[in-house]
Amino acid sequence: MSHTTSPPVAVRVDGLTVARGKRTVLHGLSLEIPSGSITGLLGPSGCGKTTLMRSIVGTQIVESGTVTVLGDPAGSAALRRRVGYVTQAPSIYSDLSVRDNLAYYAALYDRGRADVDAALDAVGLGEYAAQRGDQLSGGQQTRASLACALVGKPELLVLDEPTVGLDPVLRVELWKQFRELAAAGTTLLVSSHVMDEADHCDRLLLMREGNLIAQLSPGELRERTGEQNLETAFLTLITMGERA
Ligand SMILES: Nc1ncnc2c1ncn2[C@@H]1O[C@H](COP(=O)(O)OP(=O)(O)OP(=O)(O)O)[C@@H](O)[C@H]1O
Repeated sequence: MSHTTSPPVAVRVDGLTVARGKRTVLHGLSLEIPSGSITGLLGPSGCGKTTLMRSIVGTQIVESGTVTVLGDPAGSAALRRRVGYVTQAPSIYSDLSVRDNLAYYAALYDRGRADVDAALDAVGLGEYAAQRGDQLSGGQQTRASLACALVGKPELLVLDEPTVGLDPVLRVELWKQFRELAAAGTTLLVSSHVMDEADHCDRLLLMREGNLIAQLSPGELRERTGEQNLETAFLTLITMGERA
């Protein structure tokens, strides 16, 4: 009998190559995202983070390779209710109140009022529930957009730079929220181009120029590079790769 301690895999990507316009922007990526954990997708602007996320949620045409999400091919109809995706640009209805935005998504996902209230609370927008989308600040719109994804209680939550433009207090609260979701079994894939967010993650996918340069935990990144600061460690890893 075999004994395995590895957690189950929520997302498996194998040999993924994607072209956008005339350029190949992902070069044969292979990776795994464990279930019930927070995976950080990190790398400089333009390295392909959004393209990888789009491939996972099934909105990206791929050249070759396979992407399997919760056991089904990415983009399958069966995954629609099981996967939540929050894009970088907030996407809420500007002429609806925050509560009505959430109620709309709750109806789509067969969720109730309690789920709407929980999602409002989670993003700290309770007192803005009656405010229209176009009367929110940029950061509040970002949070409302996130709440729309939370209300469906997806098993996999893909978040493209969810903390950009948020103040430090709110960032900390959101990461706490992500941690609670993961503890309850949700798988989170969160992109960022700031390495100081990496410490909130269980595992890191480090990208550069359309390639995956490492998949490891923050502790392993420190160990491998001998650097405590994760930003420096990432840069050291790149230099080590170039020398190898
Ligand atoms: N619609 C498009 N047509 C052609 N090329 C595109 C398109 N969208 C993105 N690209 C290119 O694909 C590459 C990867 O872009 P992507 O948006 O995935 O990067 P990213 O890592 O998410 O960047 P950022 O952190 O700035 O959001 C970039 O070089 C970009 O110029």
